[in-house]
Amino acid sequence: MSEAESESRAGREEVWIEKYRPQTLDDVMGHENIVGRLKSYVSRNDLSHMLFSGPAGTGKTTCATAIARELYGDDWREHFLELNASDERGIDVVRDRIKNFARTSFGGVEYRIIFLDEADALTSDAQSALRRTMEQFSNNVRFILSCNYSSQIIDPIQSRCAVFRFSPLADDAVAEEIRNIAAEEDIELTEDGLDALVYAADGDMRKAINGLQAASVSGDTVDESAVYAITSTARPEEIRTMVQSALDGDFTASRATLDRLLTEEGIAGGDIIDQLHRSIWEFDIGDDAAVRVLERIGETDYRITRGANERVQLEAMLASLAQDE
Ligand SMILES: Nc1ncnc2c1ncn2[C@@H]1O[C@H](COP(=O)(O)OP(=O)(O)OP(=O)(O)O)[C@@H](O)[C@H]1O
Repeated sequence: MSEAESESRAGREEVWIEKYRPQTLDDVMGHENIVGRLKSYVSRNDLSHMLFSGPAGTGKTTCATAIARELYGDDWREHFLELNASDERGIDVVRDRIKNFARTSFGGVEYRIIFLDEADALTSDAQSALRRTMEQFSNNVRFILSCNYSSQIIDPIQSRCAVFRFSPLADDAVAEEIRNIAAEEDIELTEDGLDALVYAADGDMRKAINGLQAASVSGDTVDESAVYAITSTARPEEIRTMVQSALDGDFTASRATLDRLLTEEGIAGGDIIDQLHRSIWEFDIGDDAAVRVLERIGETDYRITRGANERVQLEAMLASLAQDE
């Protein structure tokens, strides 16, 4: 495909995560337990306030909109308000919008739904205010709060909500969805390309679908190389080589691999740590070495998230593994 063709193809296409967002609860992949519970709420038309917690791209927003579609049919948007709690305009704006939505008259439905994304971005004080707002309007509004970490949500809100814990999606659920989309879009997806997408996504369906769409822009065939380049993910074998060299006492070789990942492939230090952490038990290094590496990963991750220099921390980690040899 010529450059001009691929550009126009990219421009024409809608965003696949929206195009393929499941419309009904039955279309949601994985989460059988959660979907079963949600369907029984919908069939009784009896929603409680709900808290959806779990990692990004696993279907929290999707389940909330699917519930609204099933309850309200084509008019669902009139009865569903989506807000983001981390909106820079602050909790007051969020509260005003909630009040306006809850107060406006509406025909034919018993209650409307407010979906509040990133609820864990609210301070405890803001959550207390939100709790009062939830109580004030509980006659005609049901809240669905979404967050990554339920531990960041104050107890008085948690105890008023039915809590649903979304886990990272299983690899086979991600693979099935990606295969379906590739078939629908007439993309030739190689087996190693599919494996790479599933690996890079690590249970995040949004990441997998976005990766497929981005990789397909540069050609009709999506293979492993296209996926790793586009998703800024190191190949698992590169991570393995880097750690194995360090464990063998060859710091220079280990550092050279790290350098290639950071500089040539542009992978973020935090992502390298995440990949290392995920794959540690796949290395053939024995339990003792794995425990040592895990300890170092923990320290390095902590320092990087506290703002320390990624390269310095990663090199220090590899150096300490090489020294232990
Ligand atoms: N369980 C799933 N089944 C099918 N598709 C899914 C599923 N989860 C996510 N997706 C796809 O990924 C996209 C993003 O998912 P969604 O918006 O529901 O994520 P989320 O859990 O709300 O994430 P965040 O915490 O970042 O808001 C959806 O548009 C959909 O295409």
